[in-house]
Amino acid sequence: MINQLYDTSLGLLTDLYQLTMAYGYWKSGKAEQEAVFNLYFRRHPFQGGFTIACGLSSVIDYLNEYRVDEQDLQYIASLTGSDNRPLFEPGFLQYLRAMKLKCSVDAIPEGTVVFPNEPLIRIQGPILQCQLLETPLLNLINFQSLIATKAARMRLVAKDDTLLEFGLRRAQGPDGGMTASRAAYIGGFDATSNVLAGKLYGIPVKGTHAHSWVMSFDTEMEAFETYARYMPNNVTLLVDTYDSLKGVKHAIEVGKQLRERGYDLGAIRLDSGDLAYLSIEARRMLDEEGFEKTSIVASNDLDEYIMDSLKIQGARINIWGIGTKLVTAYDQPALGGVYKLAAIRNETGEWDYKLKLSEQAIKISTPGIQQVRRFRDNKGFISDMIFNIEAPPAGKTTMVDPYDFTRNRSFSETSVFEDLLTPIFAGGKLIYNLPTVHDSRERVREQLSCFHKGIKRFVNPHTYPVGLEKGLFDLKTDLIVKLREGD
Ligand SMILES: Nc1ncnc2c1ncn2[C@@H]1O[C@H](COP(=O)(O)OP(=O)(O)OP(=O)(O)O)[C@@H](O)[C@H]1O
Ligand SMILES: O=P(O)(O)OC[C@H]1O[C@H](OP(=O)(O)OP(=O)(O)O)[C@H](O)[C@@H]1O
Ligand SMILES: O=C(O)c1cccnc1
Repeated sequence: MINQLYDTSLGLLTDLYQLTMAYGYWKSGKAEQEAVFNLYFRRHPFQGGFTIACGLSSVIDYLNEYRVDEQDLQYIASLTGSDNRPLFEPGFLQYLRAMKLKCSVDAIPEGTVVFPNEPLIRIQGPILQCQLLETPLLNLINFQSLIATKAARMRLVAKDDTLLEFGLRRAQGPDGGMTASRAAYIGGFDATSNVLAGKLYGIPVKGTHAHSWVMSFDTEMEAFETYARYMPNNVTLLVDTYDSLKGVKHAIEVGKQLRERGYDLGAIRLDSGDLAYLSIEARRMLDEEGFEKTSIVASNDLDEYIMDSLKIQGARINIWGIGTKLVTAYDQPALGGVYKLAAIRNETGEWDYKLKLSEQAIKISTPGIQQVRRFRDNKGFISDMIFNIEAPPAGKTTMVDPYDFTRNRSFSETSVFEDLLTPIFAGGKLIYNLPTVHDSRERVREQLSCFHKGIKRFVNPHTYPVGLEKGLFDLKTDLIVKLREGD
């Protein structure tokens, strides 16, 4: 996928400090020491109550195609320190040249609803390799999960209306645009105006026409007639270049001509003014002339809040064209996903569990080889429990709220659950059947339907319970105490 966009190896798509640490691991004989890292985020974006996991398919592509090629090595060899001498010894370059990824990766499938502190990806392998992958994995998961979440919020408001993504022109560069088109589709959009995304990702493409088309003719009527003459099977007319309601009248005239030729007026598009008032008026005018099936598209700096407001005002829009505020995640342009070391194998073959301390409880990482268990009852999902697969829960299980240990829940042997992290790579070999972009989109729909509506509201959403299995909670607490007592 992204490899199709860049005809270059992406081995250097990482931060320099990953390379300097890799060098340090290699020099100190630690390069092959087995480690486990988790990729997770700490807070939902948009002050929401859920996040959609997205980007795994790009991660798989990235890992499958991973290479550090001769040009990359030449570049690394050219890097120098403060004394102008090379940063890296030739032996390290030789090591990178021969390196084959042999990490095992478990991940939560694309399209799954996820919550803070749950590992979306768990990677296990030589510490040097895990370290080099931190930056690209975060880059691929953070942005796509952010956009898929934004899109899913818009889908919740749109209900059964059609959602079109129009963002390419306002996106953060070509990759921002391409990636956003894919993530928006997974999150619940129906189509994109981005033709390359359509070609590469198999997403439906759709579009209308711009004001320039209308402006290039002497009259709006002539512009509409010409468009309809040459593309009678794809007629959506943008009516607001001069006066939206006069534009609707002209569109209806063209609609009548189309009917004489055996076609129909597909839709009109409103792109300025009061979209509630204009859509209600346009609907009335279209219906009065027998164009009940003609759709009304609206665009113009829309987001989920304006859509919601327009619906409350009774707007008669049934197709929404959304660009800027979707593809740039305008109100929160980054998801703060992080990648933390959780365990490292010691000389005796045992795991040493690791955590990062912080004054803020939310920033203390969780040790262990983690899995996420999602419990459900007959109404849907009820809570998620993170546990250490080295000490899996058996029988009756207690889950502790990591920020308030007086709050806990118990699950019996008969509780129904699924474990979310799925094996993707085993020792560097892909063992996962990649779902299509359509499957992942469907998964978002299914998943959201299984959660209580409280987590889906935009204002003060309900906090879905996510806790640590009691054994893991105790392990974490003991480690915190030990580290705080140490020097
Ligand atoms: N009825 C409405 N309720 C809430 N928001 C609306 C309504 N109608 C339009 N909007 C939104 O209000 C904003 C209006 O933007 P703006 O002030 O640029 O007006 P405009 O109609 O685009 O003006 P222009 O004619 O200069 O293009 C847009 O984000 C639009 O989606
Ligand atoms: O508002 P957004 O959510 O970002 O959606 C994309 C916008 O891009 C187009 O406007 P633009 O003025 O660029 O071109 P146009 O002449 O086709 O309207 C389109 O008309 C939308 O208003
Ligand atoms: O097809 C459209 O109407 C379109 C495409 C991109 C941006 N704005 C609108």
